[in-house]
Amino acid sequence: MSLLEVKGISFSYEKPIIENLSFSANGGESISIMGVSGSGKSTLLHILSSFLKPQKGSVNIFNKDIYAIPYAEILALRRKEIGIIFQSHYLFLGFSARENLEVASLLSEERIDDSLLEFFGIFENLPKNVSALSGGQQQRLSIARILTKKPHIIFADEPTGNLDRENAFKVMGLLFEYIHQTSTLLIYVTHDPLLAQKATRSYQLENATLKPLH
Ligand SMILES: Nc1ncnc2c1ncn2[C@@H]1O[C@H](COP(=O)(O)OP(=O)(O)OP(=O)(O)O)[C@@H](O)[C@H]1O
Repeated sequence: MSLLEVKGISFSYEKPIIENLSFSANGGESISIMGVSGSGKSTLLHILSSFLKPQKGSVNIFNKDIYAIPYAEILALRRKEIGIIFQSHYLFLGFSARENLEVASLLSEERIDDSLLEFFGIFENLPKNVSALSGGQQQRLSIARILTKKPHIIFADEPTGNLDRENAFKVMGLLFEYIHQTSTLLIYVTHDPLLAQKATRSYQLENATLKPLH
């Protein structure tokens, strides 16, 4: 049984975005998705992460078709099993770093893990207001907030798109190490070919399908 199994999904707006796509992935893998602007990368992530039902096919997480289960189960999946990282950090401004982590901890019923915060280099920043943190620190906090939930799958849409290259590689390096240690599955969209190459599998979204890059 694969952690994520995508079977023959198709989705169109005015034109086809995804056509008859199938693949599966397991914990510990990292999958990068590249593609020109408008090719459908964000749409694909929305489909895989339970937010947009495909017009054909199924998305299975832990052997459950996520578009066929009751809504309460989808909510539980989003709260505990799936983590989504965006280009913008979406932290609660005006609150401290610790308060931001506490929200994730309450929702997922998981404890805040101090060693994770040490690992991401943000432990000393916990009492600080989010707006007093640098861009890199904010994004590391935002990722630590997602990881506080201990999700099994992380979807990331250009997670380091707002950071300079040095910070982007530092943050992604931490994320790769984390998923390797915890057997988490990471699926991320990037425009940076060097960041894409760091994945265990790389794809280009083109003509409504995923073409393997390596
Ligand atoms: N809600 C919507 N209604 C109609 N068309 C949409 C909608 N959302 C996206 N699209 C169209 O679907 C296509 C794919 O959009 P999507 O945002 O998935 O592309 P992308 O590859 O993530 O682009 P980018 O790299 O610019 O973020 C685009 O042509 C977009 O205009």
